[in-house]
Amino acid sequence: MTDDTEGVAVLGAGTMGRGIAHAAAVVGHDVTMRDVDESVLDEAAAAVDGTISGAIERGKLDADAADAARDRVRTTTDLGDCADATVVIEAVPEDLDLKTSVLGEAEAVLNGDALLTSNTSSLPVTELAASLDEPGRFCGLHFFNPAYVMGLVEVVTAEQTAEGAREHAVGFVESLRKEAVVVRDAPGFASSRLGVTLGAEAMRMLETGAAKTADIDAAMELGYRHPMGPLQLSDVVGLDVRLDILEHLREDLGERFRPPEVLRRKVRAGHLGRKSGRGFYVWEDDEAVRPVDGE
Ligand SMILES: NC(=O)c1ccc[n+]([C@@H]2O[C@H](COP(=O)([O-])OP(=O)(O)OC[C@H]3O[C@@H](n4cnc5c(N)ncnc54)[C@H](O)[C@@H]3O)[C@@H](O)[C@H]2O)c1
Repeated sequence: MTDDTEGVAVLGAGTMGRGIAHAAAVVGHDVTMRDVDESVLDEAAAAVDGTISGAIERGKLDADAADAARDRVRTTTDLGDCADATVVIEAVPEDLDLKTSVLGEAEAVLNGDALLTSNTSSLPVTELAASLDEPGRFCGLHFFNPAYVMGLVEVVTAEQTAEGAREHAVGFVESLRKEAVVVRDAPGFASSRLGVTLGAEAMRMLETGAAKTADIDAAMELGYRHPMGPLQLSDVVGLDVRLDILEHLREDLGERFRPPEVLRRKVRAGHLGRKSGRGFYVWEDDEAVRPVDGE
C-alpha cells in the first residue's frame, strides 16, 4: 500500500457503483462495494470482472494488473465493513430521503475523518450536507456513465464543504486519472441540466412524431458529432434515473423540465433502458439492437 492508496467504500452497486469500483481498483485503491441486495452484489462483482477483462482486450491493462485490480474489490451487505474507508461514494437511487439516510448511517460507522461524497446527478448537495454531523467533510462527486471510461468528474461543493475536503476530492479524482471540475451547488450542476434537456426534447419530438428514434439519434451523432444520440444515451443512463433528475429539476427550475409522458410510461412499464433490456431500444448483451418504434 502506498501513501496515496485510498480505502474506497462505494454505497450502492448499481450502474454507477460498479463502474466507480472498476475505476478506483485499476489505479490501486482498495474498494468495498456495499449494497442491500446480495444478488445485486453478485451481479456487480461479475460486471466489474467483465469490464476489467474488457480493459485487457482494449490494451488498457495487462493481465497481472487486471488480476491485482480484481483482488482489490470486495463486496458486502454489512455497512460495518466500510468503517475504515478514507473515501465514501454514495451511489444509491436519486431520492433525497434515501441518500440522507444512507449518508447518515455511513457517517455513524466511520472510524476516521473520511471524505464523504454523493454521486447525485441533481439533488442539492447543500441539503445532503446539512443532514450530517460533520457537513464540512462532504461534497458531491458526480461521475459519468460508464465511470471507468469517462474522463470527467464534477466535484460539487456544498455551502458547508471545507477546503480540505474539496482538495481531497480533487486529488482523489486526479488519482483516477480523470479531470475534476469544481462546481458550486446549483440545480443540475454543470452537466445534468443540459444533458437531460437534450434527452427530454428528443423524447418530445418522438411523441409528436417529428422523427423516428434512429433518425433523432443519427441527427445528433452525425450532425453534431455526439458519440451517441440522446435517446440511446437515455437508455444507457437508465430511464428511471432520467425521470428522477427531471422531477428534481422541475421542482427547482419550473415546468420546462416536466418529464415527457413517453418517459413516464416506459418507467411505469419497467422498460428502463439498457439495464432492463428495453427502453427506446431493444438491448441484447449491452448492445442496442433495434429501436422499439421500428418493431
Ligand atoms: N446512471 C447514470 O448514468 C448516472 C450518471 C451519473 C450519476 N448517476 C447517479 O448515481 C446514483 C445511482 O444511479 P445508478 O444509475 O447507479 O442507480 P441503480 O438503480 O443502477 O443502482 C442503485 C443501487 O443502490 C442500491 N441500494 C438501494 N438502497 C441502498 C442502500 N440503502 N444501501 C446500499 N445500496 C442501496 C440498489 O440495490 C441498486 O443496486 C443516482 O444518484 C444517479 O442519479 C447516475
